[in-house]
Amino acid sequence: MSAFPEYELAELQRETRIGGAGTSVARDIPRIDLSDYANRKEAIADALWQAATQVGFFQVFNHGIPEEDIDAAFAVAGEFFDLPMAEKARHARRPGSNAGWEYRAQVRPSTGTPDNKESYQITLPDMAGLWPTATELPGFQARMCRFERQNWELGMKILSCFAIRLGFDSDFFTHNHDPASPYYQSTLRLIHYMSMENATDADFDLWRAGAHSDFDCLTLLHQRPGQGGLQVCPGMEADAPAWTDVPPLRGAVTCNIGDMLMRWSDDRLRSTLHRVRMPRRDEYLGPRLSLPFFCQANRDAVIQGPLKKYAPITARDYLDERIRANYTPRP
Ligand SMILES: O=C(O)CCC(=O)C(=O)O
Ligand SMILES: [Fe+2]
Repeated sequence: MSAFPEYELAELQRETRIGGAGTSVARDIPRIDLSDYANRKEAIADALWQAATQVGFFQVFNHGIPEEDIDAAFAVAGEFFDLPMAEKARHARRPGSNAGWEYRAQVRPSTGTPDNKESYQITLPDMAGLWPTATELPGFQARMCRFERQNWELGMKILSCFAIRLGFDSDFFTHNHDPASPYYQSTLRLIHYMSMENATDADFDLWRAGAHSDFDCLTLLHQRPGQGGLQVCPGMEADAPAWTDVPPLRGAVTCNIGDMLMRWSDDRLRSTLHRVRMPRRDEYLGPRLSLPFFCQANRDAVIQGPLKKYAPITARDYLDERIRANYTPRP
């Protein structure tokens, strides 16, 4: 029984039970080669299905996003976070939305404390007034729009493989994540975890990102080699979680299934708990940047699996509940 019965979604109930340190264990994170996608789609779909039904976490290689575009996106993200606080505050996240800048504002239901990070979220239809100007950050908007689209394309390739295996049309998820729709709500997030170089002992007791599963269908995460800390716990072993480090690898995009796709697949595809731990004192203590892209179905998409295990819910209602739970004090 959760200590926080006010959360209605089972996914949120679970998050309240998993905030402790837990134990660590080594596990293999599946690695999947996406090269020659058009010709190898069947084999790729098999590998993705196996990884997503068993572990829910995997890394893809030869994914089609050029490394120089990833490097450029990280460089521009770093420039954004280097802006003065007052300037970033001019692009602050509006309550209830998934767009704009926030500073230590996300409180995970698992921990009840703010993640030690700042982030800037790009949800394309909601960006009016939120882009840094060309004087503040020349080239920022163009670079991020390009990177957003590159991630969307990769996400749709992966989701198309799941669609086929679930018995939907191959472009089922592409239609449900249509970027031309005003209801588009997939989100590119830039995250800056603060340097721990001058941190106090008490700061080390917090989390860079508290344990959670993602709200979306599929997350594509870009990390920088040398800036580790991501840990996963497959299988939702929420009562005795054992965590596995996922070291950043050049050439890899780290992927995980989110709760929206778990519902949409009648629980066949597994969303996976993960978190970002603090570095230990003997590890790299500098800042950490990461760039996740969240494939979140358009607001008007109706989420219900082929087996109808769950009642239908719109993607808007589903996300609103999750956003509310992450930006308001724990009940
Ligand atoms: O920064 C990371 O490595 C993970 C971030 C994450 O899990 C999230 O934003 O949902
Ligand atoms: Fe996450």
